[in-house]
Amino acid sequence: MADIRVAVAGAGGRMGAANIRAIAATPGLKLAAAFDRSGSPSIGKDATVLAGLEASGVPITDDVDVALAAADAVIDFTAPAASVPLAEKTAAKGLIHIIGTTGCSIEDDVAIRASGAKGGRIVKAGNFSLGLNILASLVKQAAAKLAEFDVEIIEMHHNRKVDAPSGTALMLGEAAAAGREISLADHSVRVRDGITGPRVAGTIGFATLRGGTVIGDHTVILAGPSERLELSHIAQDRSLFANGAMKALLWVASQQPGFYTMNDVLGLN
Ligand SMILES: NC(=O)C1=CN([C@@H]2O[C@H](COP(=O)(O)OP(=O)(O)OC[C@H]3O[C@@H](n4cnc5c(N)ncnc54)[C@H](OP(=O)(O)O)[C@@H]3O)[C@@H](O)[C@H]2O)C=CC1
Ligand SMILES: O=C(O)C1=N[C@H](C(=O)O)C[C@H](O)C1
Repeated sequence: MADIRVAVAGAGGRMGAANIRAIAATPGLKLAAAFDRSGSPSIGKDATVLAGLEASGVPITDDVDVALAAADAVIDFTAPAASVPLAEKTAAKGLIHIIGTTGCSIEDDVAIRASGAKGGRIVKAGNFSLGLNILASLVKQAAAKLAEFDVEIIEMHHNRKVDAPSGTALMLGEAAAAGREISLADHSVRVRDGITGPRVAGTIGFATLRGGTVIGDHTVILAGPSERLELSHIAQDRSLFANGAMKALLWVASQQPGFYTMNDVLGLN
């Protein structure tokens, strides 16, 4: 079978480079195009050279349509303002679209899911690592069994990250909420400041730390009377997320069009 031709969105970014290296290391995939925001200093550069590999002759373009015309699949770790319109385009062309972008609003997520219903073959996840997705299953189970315990989620990331709480922290919050059969939107406390009053029972709290080059640390604390359970995940290299994205791409290539998550890819539903 011919290799799947992959276009990388945000090719000049941290995850863009990690995804380009992962494509080069994955049998069955071939880098076909790379694109980034118009005006990005990466435009015109050789995509694989920018990612630290040998030259491939694939330049980074700012013409999305030219990039998509050369591809069967798109790997997109960019920003909501890029991923939402891109999902419309990939759906219209029947392309695979792997979305790692975080910071999406409820409306953004509704629009992306709608693209999945219009012929797109989309996998979207706040975190593509295997360990983190297993952690989310454990959190769901613990939150259900320890129904009276207070749930707090702490995350730390590098100082370039632009969204908070992280997509992963929100995923873990959704897992805890699912375990309790409640809606996260109605129970989350995303910021505390000043005289807040005592903790409201049944809420799910978030705390965000930013600094240095931390790739992604997450801890879910379940605090009960006289005991505390802490479930943690530490990402040590961005290749972790990129390898998960490749796994998702290869999996969704044999699925019907639709919207999927890593739970579907990993059979965790
Ligand atoms: N799901 C997962 O497993 C993971 C998700 N992420 C998420 O991936 C995203 C990217 O992270 P990271 O690579 O660190 O970020 P970077 O800022 O390094 O890269 C983002 C890239 O996307 C481009 N971009 C940003 N906004 C737009 C836009 N509106 N239109 C077109 N291109 C745009 C940027 O261009 P420019 O530099 O010019 O702005 C840049 O090249 C984030 O949302 C992050 O949270 C990260 C790691 C793992
Ligand atoms: O921006 C990042 O770097 C990361 N973003 C994702 C998130 O928001 O959870 C995943 C990972 O933790 C790294």
